[in-house]
Amino acid sequence: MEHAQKPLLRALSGEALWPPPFWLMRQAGRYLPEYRELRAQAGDFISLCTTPELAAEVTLQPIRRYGMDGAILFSDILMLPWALGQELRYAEGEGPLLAPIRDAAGLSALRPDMVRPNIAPILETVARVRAGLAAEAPRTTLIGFAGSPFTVACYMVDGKGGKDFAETRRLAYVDPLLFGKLIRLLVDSTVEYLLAQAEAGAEALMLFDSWAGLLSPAQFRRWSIEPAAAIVRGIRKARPDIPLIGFPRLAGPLIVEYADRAGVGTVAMDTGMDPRWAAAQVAPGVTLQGNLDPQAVVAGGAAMEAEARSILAAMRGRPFVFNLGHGIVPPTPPEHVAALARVIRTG
Ligand SMILES: Cc1c2[nH]c(c1CCC(=O)O)Cc1[nH]c(c(CCC(=O)O)c1C)Cc1[nH]c(c(CCC(=O)O)c1C)Cc1[nH]c(c(C)c1CCC(=O)O)C2
Repeated sequence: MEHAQKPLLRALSGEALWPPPFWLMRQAGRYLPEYRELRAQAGDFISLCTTPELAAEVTLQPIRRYGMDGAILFSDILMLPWALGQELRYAEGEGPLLAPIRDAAGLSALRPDMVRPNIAPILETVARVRAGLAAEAPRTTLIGFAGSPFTVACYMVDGKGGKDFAETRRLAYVDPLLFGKLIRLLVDSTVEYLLAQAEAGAEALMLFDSWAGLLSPAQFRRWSIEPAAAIVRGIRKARPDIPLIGFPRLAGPLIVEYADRAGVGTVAMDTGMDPRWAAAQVAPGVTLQGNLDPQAVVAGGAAMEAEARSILAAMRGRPFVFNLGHGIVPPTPPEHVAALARVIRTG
């Protein structure tokens, strides 16, 4: 199939398609028995992300089951700090643990020069997935991704997962010079990382700013919108046309400013965003993506269907990509995802 004919690429480029194309955040993962099997085979999560045969296979698993319009590279936003040399492990049941960076010495230990060699296996995964899609699912678009600088910094500074990232937000106020240096380093490394994914075969790129909504409005402009805009400029210099998706999670009404200023063509809505409000407030040329509650997919049945249909109704007539408002969760029954795909495909 001709590259420009892929439905997801068309929607990301501003076309209103009906039924809309769809994919689901975290569509490869623990709710799928075939994922759990390969995960066990790989041992730990980082090995899975850095073993191209396995990571490519995991990326393709949900496409084989459900035929999504987008395949998102199987990796993690924390593979960039890992590639920069920060100590990282994923503890069973605890989530990610990193050696926290809180001072100039910690910052200067990072190795931007090592990103390129360290990401080699991830780029090989991208190339394998692209070839796999060409053979098995020629209408499906390959999405590369990175975390946004602020969200990645949350883990680098706090050193673990959490819900409020107090250390990171405090550091941004107490030592904005140091924090700004970390953010700039992440901007540059992220541009390099995303361009390398595009070169290896990613056809669209997404920036996950999962914790943007923790910031005050002024801090949101400084640490979410500005770095995203700098990344977009860096990518556009080399790849003026590649579709870019931004996800400023929990931004609330600031999603409008993000859509105006970050420079991405598509903005992803989180679960709490009213799609009718977003449709009215976000510039009509911007594609919207989202935003079914992941818990509605756990529930399934009539409740899931009603929620999905109300999102579809709100988005009718505008460039739109159906997705969840956050990642699919492990207790999701796989048959509910199949039922959701049927609802979306009937428009
Ligand atoms: C904040 C964030 C992370 N990772 C990611 C984000 C941004 C999106 C969001 O807000 O969810 C993004 C991510 N993580 C993963 C992907 C792969 C592609 C896909 O969406 O299917 C993507 C795009 C795989 C993963 N990343 C992780 C897993 C689980 C690892 C396992 O199998 O044990 C997967 C499949 C681990 C991870 N990775 C992260 C945490 C906090 C955790 C532990 C909690 C958890 O397990 O969900 C950081």
